[in-house]
Amino acid sequence: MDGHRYFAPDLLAGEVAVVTGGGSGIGFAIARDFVALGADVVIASRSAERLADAEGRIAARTGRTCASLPCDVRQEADVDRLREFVTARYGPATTVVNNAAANFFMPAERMTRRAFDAVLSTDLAGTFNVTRGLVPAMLEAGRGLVLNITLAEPDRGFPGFSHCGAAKAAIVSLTSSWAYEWGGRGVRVNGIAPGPVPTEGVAANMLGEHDPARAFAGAATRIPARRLGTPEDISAAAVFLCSPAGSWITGQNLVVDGGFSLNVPPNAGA
Ligand SMILES: CCCCC/C=C/C(=O)SCCNC(=O)CCNC(=O)[C@H](O)C(C)(C)COP(=O)(O)OP(=O)(O)OC[C@H]1O[C@@H](n2cnc3c(N)ncnc32)[C@H](O)[C@@H]1OP(=O)(O)O
Ligand SMILES: NC(=O)C1=CN([C@@H]2O[C@H](COP(=O)(O)OP(=O)(O)OC[C@H]3O[C@@H](n4cnc5c(N)ncnc54)[C@H](OP(=O)(O)O)[C@@H]3O)[C@@H](O)[C@H]2O)C=CC1
Repeated sequence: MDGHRYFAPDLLAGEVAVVTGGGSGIGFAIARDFVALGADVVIASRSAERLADAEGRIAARTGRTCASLPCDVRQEADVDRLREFVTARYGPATTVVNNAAANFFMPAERMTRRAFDAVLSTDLAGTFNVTRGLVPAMLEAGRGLVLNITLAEPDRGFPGFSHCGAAKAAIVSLTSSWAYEWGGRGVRVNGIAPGPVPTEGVAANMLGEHDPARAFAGAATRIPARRLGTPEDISAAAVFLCSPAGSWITGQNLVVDGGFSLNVPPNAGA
């Protein structure tokens, strides 16, 4: 069931949102629900094919269209093109969701510098590039929202995925710094830390040789709510934080994980 059903149908009317990695998984759900609630949305990621497919699925599910642009968040020139595209199409972005990410299993002693850089440049530098590219117009307008998709308590480590844990910890720090620096100028900055959500990206990139069904079932037993998350669990929280209902919330990293992070190390692997 789509996450937007909890909210008034025009809740996000007038917003112009960019969702990176909006062609799949959690980013797709956020983009779809923002569109359904009246926002003008641009989804951006590397694969034009994936974006075109997502555009079609969003139109079919919501009856409204969105736009897309191929963009590698690691490349500042791509982000410049993204800003120009959004502004020409809908006007300056009022909301950015930094959701695009890369992650794969890699024991720390085997981590090459190239593997480390592949994840840090996408997750951390990508979040920086897109935010740095889109926030100045928000500051000029005196209103805007940044939502970073993070991890629960990344400072506790992420065994097997230390590159991603380090990137997410830094993004949580950026969330606090940016919220502080921009809070008085109308721009709120928050994070959402999802628990295990069985997306294709996780199955393809994080589980290695493990059977996804077994790995996900094992994870579910460690969740107090006794179920895995869905992209809609995350998109409903994103809508709340990016709506006027969240207007006094900034600098937070909202954990949405069915209680996964309460008793066990939240990042103990898939
Ligand atoms: C509680 C649950 C918490 C879950 C938290 C987080 C979850 C997620 O983030 S899920 C998102 C997963 N989705 C993706 O990762 C999709 C996008 N990822 C990719 O496309 C690739 O993984 C990529 C970004 C790393 C590819 O980037 P690229 O720059 O093209 O990288 P290269 O192919 O050139 O490789 C660079 C370097 O990294 C090594 N490497 C890349 N992928 C893998 C892999 N799947 N497994 C192992 N190693 C990988 C590659 O071998 C290169 O290193 P060297 O071999 O030393 O050259
Ligand atoms: N699923 C989970 O259990 C959890 C997920 N998260 C976070 O949630 C977010 C979404 O993950 P999820 O939906 O599971 O995974 P997906 O693999 O579905 O999403 C990753 C997205 O990022 C895009 N992307 C990857 N690299 C780049 C790049 N260089 N430039 C632009 N876009 C890029 C991909 O599109 P393309 O290939 O077209 O570029 C893809 O759409 C991530 O930030 C992840 O770290 C956090 C905790 C748990």
